Amino acid sequence: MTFPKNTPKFTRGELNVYRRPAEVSQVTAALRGVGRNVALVPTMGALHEGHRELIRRAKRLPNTVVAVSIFVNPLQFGEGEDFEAYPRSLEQDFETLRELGVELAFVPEVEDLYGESGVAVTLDPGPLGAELEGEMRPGHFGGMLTVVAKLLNIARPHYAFFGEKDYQQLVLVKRMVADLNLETRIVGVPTVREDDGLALSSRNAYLSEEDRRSAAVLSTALGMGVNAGTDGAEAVLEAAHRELAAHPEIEIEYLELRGTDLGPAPVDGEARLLIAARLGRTRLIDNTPVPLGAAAAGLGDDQDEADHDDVAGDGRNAAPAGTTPSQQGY
Ligand SMILES: Nc1ncnc2c1ncn2[C@@H]1O[C@H](COP(=O)(O)OP(=O)(O)OP(=O)(O)O)[C@@H](O)[C@H]1O
Ligand SMILES: CC(C)(CO)[C@@H](O)C(=O)[O-]
Ligand code: BAL
Repeated sequence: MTFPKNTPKFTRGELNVYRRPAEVSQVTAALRGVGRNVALVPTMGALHEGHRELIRRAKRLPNTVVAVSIFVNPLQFGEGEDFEAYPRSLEQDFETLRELGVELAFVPEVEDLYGESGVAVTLDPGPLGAELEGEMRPGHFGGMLTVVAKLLNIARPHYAFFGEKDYQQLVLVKRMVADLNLETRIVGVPTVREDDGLALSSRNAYLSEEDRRSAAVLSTALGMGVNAGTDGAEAVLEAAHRELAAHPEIEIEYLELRGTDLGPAPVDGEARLLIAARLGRTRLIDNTPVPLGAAAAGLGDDQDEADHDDVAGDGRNAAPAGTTPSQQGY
């Protein structure tokens, strides 16, 4: 099978770079037409091991072209945030994509996605969009969902991969896909960490040497919370706060225990502990799953486990190899 006439050039096995949305739409439509699946990994570039893990998971899907978008989206940055300073390293990112065998990179300029006059219609993330990160960064999730919806409409991927490091983002993207009847299957990928536990993030590059040494305390505090899970929600928060209290250089913005959908935490079962904090001029976020009560003692309902996504993961609950998304009923 061949591509329709006038499809932009696409060379199998090489990195094909496109700037214009229409090119990506045409190429991905042609790829779907010849029976290949498309997996999208949306990023803001400055690629690190966390992004690599998302890409590696996507690459494990059979018969799938992995598309990585690199776009620092102005719509999700508030006034006074780091849009201008955000690390950009496009040439190095292309090297990473080549090394990982990515076949499609989408690298639009702002005007390619938003036109000369910008967008008038944007998405409303609903009540959760004003909590946690949304309370600290008003407008952030509306801007994030708007660009993710555009990327999904442009590439029409069968799958899109997002990191659990930005857990609220992952929950909101899944909710958008459900609420707007989009067809992409959203896959969450566990957080990749440095040896001392610090979650990898492009913004770690802002940390001074001294702040970098303190930054691991965020994940240590989350770990202390997890250890207290058998004693319930209050004990989890107390344990995490106790660890953080020994580090006055860390200014906590929020530390909250929620349900896995970011509603109220259950008394017994899996919850999520989320933190945002400032260290000098750097703002960091992190989160972890926390089994509570009997679930923490290993007496939980096995069904909880089966509910997790594990497409292209470590095999647990994974899609059968060699099947296509439509065969799997996605
Ligand atoms: N440590 C990580 N582990 C797993 N996924 C990650 C990690 N860091 C980022 N990601 C995921 O990579 C995707 C692109 O994220 P992005 O390009 O914003 O990088 P980032 O490191 O999160 O940058 P920053 O936090 O500074 O905005 C998102 O889905 C994000 O959740
Ligand atoms: C999903 C995303 C690429 C949208 O701009 C961004 O929020 C990110 O990198 O997490
Ligand atoms: N990685 C989340 C995107 C942002 O902070 O804007």
